[in-house]
Amino acid sequence: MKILTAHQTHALDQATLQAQGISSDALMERAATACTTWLLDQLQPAFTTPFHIFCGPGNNGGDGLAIARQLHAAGYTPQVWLLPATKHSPDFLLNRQRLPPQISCTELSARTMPALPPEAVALDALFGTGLSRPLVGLAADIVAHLNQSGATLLAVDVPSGLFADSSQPAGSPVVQARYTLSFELPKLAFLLPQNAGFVGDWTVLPIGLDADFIHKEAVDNHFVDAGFLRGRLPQRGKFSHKGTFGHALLLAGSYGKMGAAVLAARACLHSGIGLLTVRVPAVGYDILQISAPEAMVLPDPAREFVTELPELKPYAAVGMGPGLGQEASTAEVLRQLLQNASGRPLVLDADALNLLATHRELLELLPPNSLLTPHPKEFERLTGEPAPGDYHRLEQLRNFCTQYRCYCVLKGAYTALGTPDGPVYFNSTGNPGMASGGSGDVLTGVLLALRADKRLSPLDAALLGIFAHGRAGDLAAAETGQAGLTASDLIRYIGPALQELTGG
Ligand SMILES: NC(=O)C1=CN([C@@H]2O[C@H](COP(=O)(O)OP(=O)(O)OC[C@H]3O[C@@H](n4cnc5c(N)ncnc54)[C@H](OP(=O)(O)O)[C@@H]3O)[C@@H](O)[C@H]2O)[C@H](O)CC1
Ligand SMILES: [K+]
Repeated sequence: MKILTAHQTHALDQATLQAQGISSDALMERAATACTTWLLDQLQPAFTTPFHIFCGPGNNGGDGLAIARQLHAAGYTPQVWLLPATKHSPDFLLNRQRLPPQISCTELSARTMPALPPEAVALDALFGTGLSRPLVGLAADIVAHLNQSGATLLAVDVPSGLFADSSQPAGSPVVQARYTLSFELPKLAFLLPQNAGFVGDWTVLPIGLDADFIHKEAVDNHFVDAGFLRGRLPQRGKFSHKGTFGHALLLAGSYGKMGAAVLAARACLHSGIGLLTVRVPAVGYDILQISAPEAMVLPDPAREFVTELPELKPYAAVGMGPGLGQEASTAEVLRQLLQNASGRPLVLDADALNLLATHRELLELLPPNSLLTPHPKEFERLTGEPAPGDYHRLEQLRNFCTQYRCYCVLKGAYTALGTPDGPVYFNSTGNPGMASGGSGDVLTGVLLALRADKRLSPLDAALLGIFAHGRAGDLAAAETGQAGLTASDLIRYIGPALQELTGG
């Protein structure tokens, strides 16, 4: 799915009206119907549920008025609260007129803040994508009142006060919604950790906006759901053999951190690799042979760290990083790898990234299309400067990837993949149970296998791997619970997760 800016969303609105020959109030009616249907289906409210609908002066408020009318028609008794304003949108005024007289409709003032019982459902239709500045005065007071009320808060389109696609001054008032019901496509703001407390559980409701416009519009950000990737992993041909899927080399592990090497190796083996050779320090030889018998092991001459790069000729792709440690001799191995990769796809993680950050001249040697998988702290070390906020970090990601012509997986709740040409892809799978040791090592193994598969483009390999890794976490958590989820559980579900994406 594409992620549009607020500006592009308004253009999409207009394109839809033109293409479908409908009036703007008809489109508003669709949006309201989608919200009302969701409310009744998902919350299954009793007829006695006190619905309080807070409406601003624009079309977001218009949506709220239409929802109030629809709830009334369905047998509920919503109460409407209007934010005083000097100008209103035409469709707000039309829906104000259409409001049945039986619905209580009160203009808010500092003296008429409604009492909201805890069982109340409050709809926030104050401001949506038309927000042009931070909220102050009465609007800010209402937001504070809603946030401390204890009522179930449901934001229409965007939690009021939140800018859909740009940062806002720290501490500016924003509704803290339990649910956000947005239209057609997600907003960028929903995907950034700093906004999690405002957006709550968000859902995108289709309202039939013009598909042609969406298809043609160029965007900076994408949201990757199952529909986006289904069928992109080609089936394995009947006559394919282990050579077809590539022979990967993994450099991983050090004394005390062999588990990382085992997890990455096993994940790689479960992700379709044809052959896998693992370079580990000598101390890891038995460990790897026993815990990953499908892999070949090339022990390093040194006992505790990887100090020598094997001959690269046999390998289709190389992964380096999990559990390696940061010895000077290991940094030298990284330098040789970068210099001798000769077009082989590289997947760099963990200590390989830390070594890049401490030996910054190595960054200049990164071969194009390398795939890096930092968590936010490792990414900060790579860029060499902290990010004051999520939007800033996103721009750093874009700049880093265009500068070094690389792919970079910034791991988090909505893992973001930066690409050499600039667009960023946000992943939709995964859960907080995966925020535990070894989860990143598993991702490295999965990505290594997919980068070794010559049938896949670098972009598809990265997107499929990230998505399948998260999906494996979701499948595993259904069995183990989030707290009980371990990296080893993830590995068991990588196969089924990849199978869901296989087709063609
Ligand atoms: N395609 C869709 O997704 C559809 C969306 N719909 C809904 O429409 C809104 C967007 O409506 P819009 O009228 O453009 O914008 P808002 O309702 O968010 O608000 C605009 C008015 O609010 C004023 N404003 C803006 N910021 C502030 C502020 N900080 N304090 C006070 N007033 C503010 C603004 O005034 P300006 O001075 O900035 O001009 C406007 O008066 C979208 O979110 C959906 O809910 C459609 O219903 C269907 C299709
Ligand atoms: K809103």
